Amino acid sequence: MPNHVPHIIEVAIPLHLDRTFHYRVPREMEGQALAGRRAFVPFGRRRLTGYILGNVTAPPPHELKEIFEVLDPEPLWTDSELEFFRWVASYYLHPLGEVLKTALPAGINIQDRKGSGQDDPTVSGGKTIKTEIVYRAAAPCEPAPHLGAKAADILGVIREAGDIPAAELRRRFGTCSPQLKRLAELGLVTGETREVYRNPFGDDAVKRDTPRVLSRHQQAALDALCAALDRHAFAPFLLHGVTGSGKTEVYLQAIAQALGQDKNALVLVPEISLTPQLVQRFRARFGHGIAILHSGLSDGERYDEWRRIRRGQARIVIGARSAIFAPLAGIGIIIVDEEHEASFKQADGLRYNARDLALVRGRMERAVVLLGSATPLVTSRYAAEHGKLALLTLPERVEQRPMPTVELAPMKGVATAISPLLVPALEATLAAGEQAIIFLNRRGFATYLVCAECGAPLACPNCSVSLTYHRQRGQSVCHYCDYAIPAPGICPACGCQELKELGAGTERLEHDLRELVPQARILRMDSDTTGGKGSHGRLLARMSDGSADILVGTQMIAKGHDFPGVTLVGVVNAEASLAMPDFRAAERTFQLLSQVIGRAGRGDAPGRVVVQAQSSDHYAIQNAVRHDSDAFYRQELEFRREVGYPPFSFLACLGFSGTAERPVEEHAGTVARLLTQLKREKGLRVEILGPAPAPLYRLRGRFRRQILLKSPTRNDLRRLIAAWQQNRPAASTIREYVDIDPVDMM
Ligand SMILES: Nc1ncnc2c1ncn2[C@@H]1O[C@H](COP(=O)(O)OP(=O)(O)OP(=O)(O)O)[C@@H](O)[C@H]1O
Ligand SMILES: [Zn+2]
Ligand SMILES: [Zn+2]
Repeated sequence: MPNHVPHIIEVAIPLHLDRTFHYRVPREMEGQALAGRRAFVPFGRRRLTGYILGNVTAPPPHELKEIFEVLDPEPLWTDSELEFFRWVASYYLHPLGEVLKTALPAGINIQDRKGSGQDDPTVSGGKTIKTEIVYRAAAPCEPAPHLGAKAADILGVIREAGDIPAAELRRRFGTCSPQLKRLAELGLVTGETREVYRNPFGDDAVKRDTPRVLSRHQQAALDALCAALDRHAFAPFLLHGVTGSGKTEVYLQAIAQALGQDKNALVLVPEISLTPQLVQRFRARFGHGIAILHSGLSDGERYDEWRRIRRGQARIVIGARSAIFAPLAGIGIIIVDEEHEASFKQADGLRYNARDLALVRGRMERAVVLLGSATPLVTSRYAAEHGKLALLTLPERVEQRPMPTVELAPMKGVATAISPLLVPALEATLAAGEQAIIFLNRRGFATYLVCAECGAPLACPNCSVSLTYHRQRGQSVCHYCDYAIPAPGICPACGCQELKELGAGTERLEHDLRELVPQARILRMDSDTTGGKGSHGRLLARMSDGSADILVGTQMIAKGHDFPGVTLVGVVNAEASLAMPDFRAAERTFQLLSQVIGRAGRGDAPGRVVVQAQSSDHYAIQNAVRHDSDAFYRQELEFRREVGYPPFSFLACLGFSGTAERPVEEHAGTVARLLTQLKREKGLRVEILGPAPAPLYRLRGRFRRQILLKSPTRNDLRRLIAAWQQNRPAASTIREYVDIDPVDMM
């Protein structure tokens, strides 16, 4: 072909660069270098994996480098997914290449190779795809020719099974290749290679169930959702249902409706490994067309699930926040369960919020989006009041079960960790053969050691936090950087050997409970007891099957669990979370307490709750105790209005960190001055707060400063940050990040 037009492609690179790059495609790769695939490309002195966005028609202004290799035979994303990724990149002011890297499963990513790796051009592939050989009976009607006894048995088994993996045959018959070979030669069976999907459920079978007859309120909610599904248009809902009101049943039946329309369903949950029960309920209702995606999966398992979804082999995807990027086509409904949970927000890298993105993706897919919670975000209720979300309410528990009765146990002057009010309640519960949950509110609060001599707490040398004392491990540990020293140890400040325990951890609580109610079978659930894969599930199963009486734990036991046998809940340190350095502290406390209180009395017997607090006047505690979320909402909204926080403003946080304190401080100061200047020049309505040390002012050895930006309009906020990004002063040793709609500003 004379006058060959060079084939040029646009490639996104997963680096912190605000632009994409052009490359030339060598002639032999023309058919492969298509949009949606990855390419291995030269970049400066490095070789990187880039993402091909499409062809470029304009001739290049200068000589372009050639790509080395195309890495994928098939596209990894569709046009509509790319549109979503572009939206994410622009909203979070984050490079598109980084967004693609975050959105695609880790299993496919080959390693970046730095310049020195040039002698070794082989590309280490992504996760290998596992295969197996499956045998299938062929020509089943013909009379069997003469076969040996073993071959005949094997044939019988294959015929009965329809198809069966070779491994299964070997398990039953021992070596059987000669027989299988002969059966195949005779045309009686065929063997084919098939991909194995690692099954993250394991092999445990579930009992199937059927839809329940809905309560009046559930039915009204479902009717509204079905009507919206019939319209095939974007329709966002907030489902506000008290604890135990049967929100999950509404999800299940709305999904069934979507499946019936040949649409698929995406379900986001805060942390799936904490809620094996929810997955079980979905499996019981829908069987096997379910894929799950969450951080507990190995890269291989995750990649398997991703491929199943991409091929249309899963109709329902359940996952933690990253599942918002699942390659699911034809989405009819997106459900965000426990929409108030902070874990929908990613805390580093691309700081996206999956709850917010559910609304964006839902709009693009013309889907129904259902945000469900017993304690919705203040901002969600506000959006519902202003018609941005349609409100569905479930004001009562199913089957007219009452909300639990709640008592406050004042702890002022009480020396023990467990209130004298709680002990007889525990005894009565055990005597009745019922179960209890003891919840320790430990946000920003744990057991630690202080020096009996000089009073200094044992602190992490890298982070500005005290070390948590773990009696069982015999260590004091930093929960941010994993620094650990043998405990109790000696005081680093004065060398004194006497260190004493402060605060009440779950271990301490368990220990005290064993003394107070020795007859009880006690389970403890916290980061110490749930290290291994599936350990949550095993612990929770012991509550479900009644082989434990008391479950002791922190945040992780507060959420979503449905144990009908639990009639008593004790809350230790109810007010601890009010002290968080965050304007959402009251909201978090109200949510946490309401959720824990809601674990009691979900079965036939009514529930009782004892809330222990040093001081209980705060409206977050008072309203949680009264089950009054409306009163809490009104009061909290007033507070937000006064201080000008969301929903009355939009926030962004700029973060800076470095290993030396002074340069970080100076750099943050320079940025703040630049922002002030840009804001004036452009006439933007943005309040610039700080720079201030972050609440965790030192983390993993890095000093941290933050600037908080606050504005009545999103647009001004984004324009200011974009202007800063274009005029950014060079800061080679200092790391910077942008956090749009920050959730945890620690
Ligand atoms: N219509 C119904 N009739 C009878 N039982 C029901 C009905 N709907 C749900 N249930 C049962 O009620 C219990 C509570 O339901 P579910 O766990 O869905 O509540 P929830 O609203 O999600 O609660 P939470 O927000 O506290 O997690 C479950 O055991 C569920 O099986
Ligand atoms: Zn000391
Ligand atoms: Zn540390």
